[in-house]
Amino acid sequence: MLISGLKGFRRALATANKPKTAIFLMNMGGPHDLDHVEPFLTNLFSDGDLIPIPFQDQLAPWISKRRVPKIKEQYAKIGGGSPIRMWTEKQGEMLAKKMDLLSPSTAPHKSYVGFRYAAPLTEETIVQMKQDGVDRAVAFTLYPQYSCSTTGSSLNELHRILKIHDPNHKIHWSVIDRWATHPGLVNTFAEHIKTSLAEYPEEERKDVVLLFSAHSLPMSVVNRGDSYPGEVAATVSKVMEVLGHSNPYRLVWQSQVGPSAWLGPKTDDAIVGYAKKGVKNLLVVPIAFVSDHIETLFELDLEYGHLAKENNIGYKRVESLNADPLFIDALSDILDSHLKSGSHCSNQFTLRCPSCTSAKCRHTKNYFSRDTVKKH
Ligand SMILES: C=CC1=C(C)c2cc3[nH]c(cc4nc(cc5[nH]c(cc1n2)c(C)c5CCC(=O)O)C(CCC(=O)O)=C4C)c(C)c3C=C
Ligand SMILES: [Fe+2]
Ligand SMILES: [Fe+2]
Repeated sequence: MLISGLKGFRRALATANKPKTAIFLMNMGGPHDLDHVEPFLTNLFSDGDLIPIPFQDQLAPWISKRRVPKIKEQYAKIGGGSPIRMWTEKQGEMLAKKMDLLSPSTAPHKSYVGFRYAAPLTEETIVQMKQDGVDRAVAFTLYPQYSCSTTGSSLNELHRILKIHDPNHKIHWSVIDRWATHPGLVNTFAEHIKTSLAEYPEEERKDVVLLFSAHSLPMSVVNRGDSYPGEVAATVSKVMEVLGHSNPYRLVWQSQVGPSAWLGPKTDDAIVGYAKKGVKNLLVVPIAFVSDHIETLFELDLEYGHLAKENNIGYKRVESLNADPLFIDALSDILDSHLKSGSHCSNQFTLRCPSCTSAKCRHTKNYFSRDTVKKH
């Protein structure tokens, strides 16, 4: 009697919380505080989609341990942890609110965050979605440009977790896998650049070099045909089009890890190179991130800010997209068009890399290839 009453109560609670559309936001995540640096790095180095290492399970904790002191120091310098969760949750809340207004037929919307290497991890979030009674969800990547090592990895993890927690496919999924050239994204970047350019004296403004900086990729990933470099370049090209090619610009690559070959030119080499060439001012634009974290706050602001100073070159960074309402408008337009289209992923998503060694470059052959889109 008591048990059935409890079950009924749980069911009623689930119905009360049940969103019509769940928005599952995917990103890498970051350590909340210094104590979480080690588990974050261990999760990251355990991911064969990101870094394939022989004997991965055994080596990942060892590699992480060696890296912890250096990376802890970096997080300490940006306030003791990554703000990525705070920004992602805020983006999600604003997006769900906006969607309720924009798309009453799919409301109420509720956002969930599923990080790959830090809390809230995919598994914990899927358990929560099941408890909320979710039966329609959109896996929405917060990497604008697709890579098998980022969005691909998040989708593979989601697939693995769903096999455990939703084996009967109670949740109907569709996927927003990339949005590198969406006009809302492009315009938001262009507006942020214009705001920063306006801070320069008029006579210097047009000579400011725009340095678009994106997270680099190992050449082994580039050479297997990963679409990320081309998609990042496409974002840059569209932004420059909107700006009317007002300034000289280059695309450069940051955050290389380890001794293997990575896609260049490196952001720090470009700073030194332009200083030597007599360029007066650089304005850095993080073009592959949608919020602040260690790569913007430590690497771009502190590390490269210092490098620029040492080399006597003017250096600023445009503000990250974070919770800019223009950016939230872009996200809601992407989601609204996706829901209205009834498609389950972009057609680019169905194509595998020509020589991808990642076992994971085959998302459409698994869960997401099913006709899982439930029409509202
Ligand atoms: C577009 C975004 C990113 C791509 C592409 C990417 C590829 C990539 N990264 C590593 C290794 C590391 N990345 C680390 C941190 C980190 N990476 C991204 C984004 C992309 N990575 C972000 C946003 C962050 C910071 C998270 C935060 O602070 O919130 C780290 C940890 C830091 C460090 O030890 O230097 C590693 C390691 C590889 C190997 C890779 C491509 C295959
Ligand atoms: Fe990274
Ligand atoms: Fe691939």
